[in-house]
Amino acid sequence: MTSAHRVLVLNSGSSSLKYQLLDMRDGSRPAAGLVERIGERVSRLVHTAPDGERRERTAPMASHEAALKAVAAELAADGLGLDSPELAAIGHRVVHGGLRFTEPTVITDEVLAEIERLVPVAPLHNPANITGIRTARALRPDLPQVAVFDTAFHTTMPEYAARYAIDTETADAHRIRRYGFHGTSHAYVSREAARLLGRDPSEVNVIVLHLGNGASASAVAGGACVDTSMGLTPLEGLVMGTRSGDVDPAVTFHLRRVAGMSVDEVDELLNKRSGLVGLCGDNDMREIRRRIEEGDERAKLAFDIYVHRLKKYIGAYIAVLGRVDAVVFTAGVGENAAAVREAAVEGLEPLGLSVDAELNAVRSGEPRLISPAGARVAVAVVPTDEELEIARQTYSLVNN
Ligand SMILES: Nc1ncnc2c1ncn2[C@@H]1O[C@H](COP(=O)(O)OP(=O)(O)O)[C@@H](O)[C@H]1O
Ligand SMILES: CC(=O)OP(=O)(O)O
Ligand SMILES: [Mg+2]
Repeated sequence: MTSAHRVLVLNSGSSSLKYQLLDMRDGSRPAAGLVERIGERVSRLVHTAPDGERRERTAPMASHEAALKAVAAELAADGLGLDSPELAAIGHRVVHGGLRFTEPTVITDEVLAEIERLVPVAPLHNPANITGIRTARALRPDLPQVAVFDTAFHTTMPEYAARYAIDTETADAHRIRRYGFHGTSHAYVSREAARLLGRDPSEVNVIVLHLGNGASASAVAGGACVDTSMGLTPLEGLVMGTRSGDVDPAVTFHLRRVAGMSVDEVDELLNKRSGLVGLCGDNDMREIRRRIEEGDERAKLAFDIYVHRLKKYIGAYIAVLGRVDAVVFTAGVGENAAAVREAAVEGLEPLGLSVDAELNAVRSGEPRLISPAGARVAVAVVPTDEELEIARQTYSLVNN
């Protein structure tokens, strides 16, 4: 048995870097943290040390490279630096793996080049992932680095769910199809939901609603994804914090022809200035709920649009799955916003869906049922843990 038993998990977002150090022997997490506002005038690093102490630093960090170097310094200050012999591997969340990466993959120059080729279909995410990988490899060239892809879990989608109804030659020439994202979360949460029901994942059909800043729904039948709401890029589907989700594609032609916007401006509008923030100026569900309590109509309309879209996807995936055993809420909004959960299933009693107000109001970090006893379809909250899932997959790959 090797003494290397820790995995560092890196999740590089467009302007953030989240990290966790996991001990695969005892399941503990000796250190974790987050760098926010990378590339802005002042970035902020919040680090939680092994003794639970929280250290906060603000400094300009122009890139994910600077952010990761600052994180490495924090870890080193706790005796957990990247040079530690106890570190077995680094696991990277990579958002777009295209069709090629269906499994966690040890990163080589060639793998990195392929991830780079996918930048046009994940412009917000893959560049940050690549910088994280490059910097980590430079800091520890001898250490195995593993990419765990958001798209991997969705590669089981049947062709009729994955293909857009556009000219086949054009679509194939440009690899245009629905890939789906947040797969690590959908995989983990659907499995944990089966466990909560006391059943084997192969026996249950679940709808997973991953509602974070980015948001997506998936239909999972017997452990395999059969449909998901995100598509070629993480823009399709649900209303998100800053992304529009589904719109008529002609909106983009209209913005170009009539509003005179460039492609980049339309891209920026739909990805960064739409969704909840575009509708009401706030993308944080806590703030939106607070404004609604104060009678703010714009916040209320934004909330209603968000929930309406969610409800449409729940209905669609009930139809796709035929039999549904559970509808499961996860990620920042799904785990914390009881009002969203309540509103999303309101009126769906004829489909067997409802929540118990008391159970729904419980605040807890544990997986839990929120539907009334004896309900035909279970409604549940299952906290996601992408870091644990990435660490497990990384560790198992480097130990084989
Ligand atoms: N207590 C809460 N009540 C309602 N919404 C919350 C709460 N805590 C977090 N959120 C929502 O969760 C979002 C972040 O979700 P998270 O899954 O952490 O996002 P990401 O991983 O995409 O950055 C916030 O923007 C906010 O809308
Ligand atoms: C793919 C995606 O939308 O990721 P995130 O929610 O981290 O932005
Ligand atoms: Mg997330």
